[in-house]
Formats: sequence, structure tokens, C-alpha cells
Amino acid sequence: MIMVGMETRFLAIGELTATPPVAVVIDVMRAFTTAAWAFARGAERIVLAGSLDEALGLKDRHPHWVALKDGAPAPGFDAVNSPGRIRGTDLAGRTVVQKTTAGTVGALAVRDAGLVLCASFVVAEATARALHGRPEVTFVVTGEDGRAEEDLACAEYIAHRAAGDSPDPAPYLRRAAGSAAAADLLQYVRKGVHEDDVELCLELDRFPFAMAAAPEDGLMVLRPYGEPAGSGRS
Ligand SMILES: O=C(O)[C@H](CS(=O)(=O)O)OP(=O)(O)O
Ligand SMILES: [Mg+2]
Repeated sequence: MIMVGMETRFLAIGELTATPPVAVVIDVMRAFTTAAWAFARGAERIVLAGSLDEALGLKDRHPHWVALKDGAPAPGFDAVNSPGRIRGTDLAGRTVVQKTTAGTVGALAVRDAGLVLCASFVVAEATARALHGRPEVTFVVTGEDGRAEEDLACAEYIAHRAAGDSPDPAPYLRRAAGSAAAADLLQYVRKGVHEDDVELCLELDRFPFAMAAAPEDGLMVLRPYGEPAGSGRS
């Protein structure tokens, strides 16, 4: 898709063949909604782990870090990939380790890109703002081999906002609300679910910051990015 002054691609993780200059990794339900809530609750940084063993190894070496995975609560992990559950957790100053099925895998797949933003609806506007003026943006649609309707809808909405359009967000949010992921969460097919998860994943621009991941000391580390001064996160 070519928008005014911006070439955009929408790719599944498996379709990535080259390292893009700018990547926006989308996971609405639930990795990057959960991550945004972790920052809102005070987390300093989120280490994106490549495997459950890596996450557990990091936790072992850093017992004060908070290890989080998707699915049901599991031995060795402190938290699950649920915005509704993370919302009630004080993470002030903490390092979180996150490992999920789709979102964290997508971010690690573009770890060498010049800029890696991780996004969902709750940080849509801040993400679009961070993309202004970028000539080429690759959206990594992490869910369901690139076909997850909630991730596609969010990617397309952010792409329009980044290009300077002002689309009505309602149809995009409706698509996400009607997605298979939303149905699975509402019916507790997925594990580690809080009853408010879907609603929290559909809150447009809940937070003023974007989130950028970059390599640090051999780890892929996610941090708030481009937050307006003095906006406060907790
Ligand atoms: O926690 C989630 O909702 C999913 C888990 S799964 O795809 O349903 O197994 O992980 P995410 O990486 O946040 O899409
Ligand atoms: Mg997902």
C-alpha cells in the first residue's frame, strides 16, 4: 500500500525476508496491550525473551525480575499475558521478561531493524506520531500467520494516522471486537484471561507513549518511546 509520502507493507512473521528499516510489530490481543499496561504500572523495561527457557534462565539469574508468559499461570513465572491482570500489579521500577506466542516472536524477528515499534490500539496515536516522515514502514501482523483481524485492523488504522489521515476509528475497533481472538478470550478458550481483557485491548489511545524495542547487552529490550514530557505513566 502506498500512502502520501509513505510506503507501507503488511507482512506476517513468516513473510519477512529482509530486515526493514522501520518495523511496527502489532499484537493487540494481548502482548502489546499487556506491555503498555506494564509500563503504565511503572515497569522500567521489558525484556522480550526468545523462548520459555530463556525467560526462566533470566528469572533465575535475576530473581527480582518479573517473568511473564502467555497461557495459564506456570511454575517459575510471576505473571501472565493479561492486561486485566497486569493492571492490578505494581511494577514500579521493575524489569519484566515477556514471552508470548506471537507478539514477542514478531519483535525478535525484526530485531535488526533501524527502529522497532511494538504496538496495539492502546498506543496507536503515539505510534503513528513516531512514524511521521518515515518513507517506508513495515507492519508485522503477528497473529494467525498475518491474518488476525484485530492486528490487521490496528495496523491499517495506525498506517492511516501515520500518513496524516483521520479515519473514523470505529470500524477498525469493530473488526477487532469481532475477531477470533476476541471470541476466544471472551469464551475463556485462551488461558490466563481476565474478564476485562478484550475491553482493555480495544481502548484506543489509552496511553500517551509508543513502545520501541532495541538490542541492549544481547537482549531485546522494550521501553516507552516518544512520551510527551510530564505525561506520567502510573
Ligand atoms: O496471550 C495471548 O493472547 C496469545 C496467546 S495464544 O496465541 O492464544 O496462544 O499470545 P500473544 O503473543 O499475545 O498473541
Ligand atoms: Mg495476539
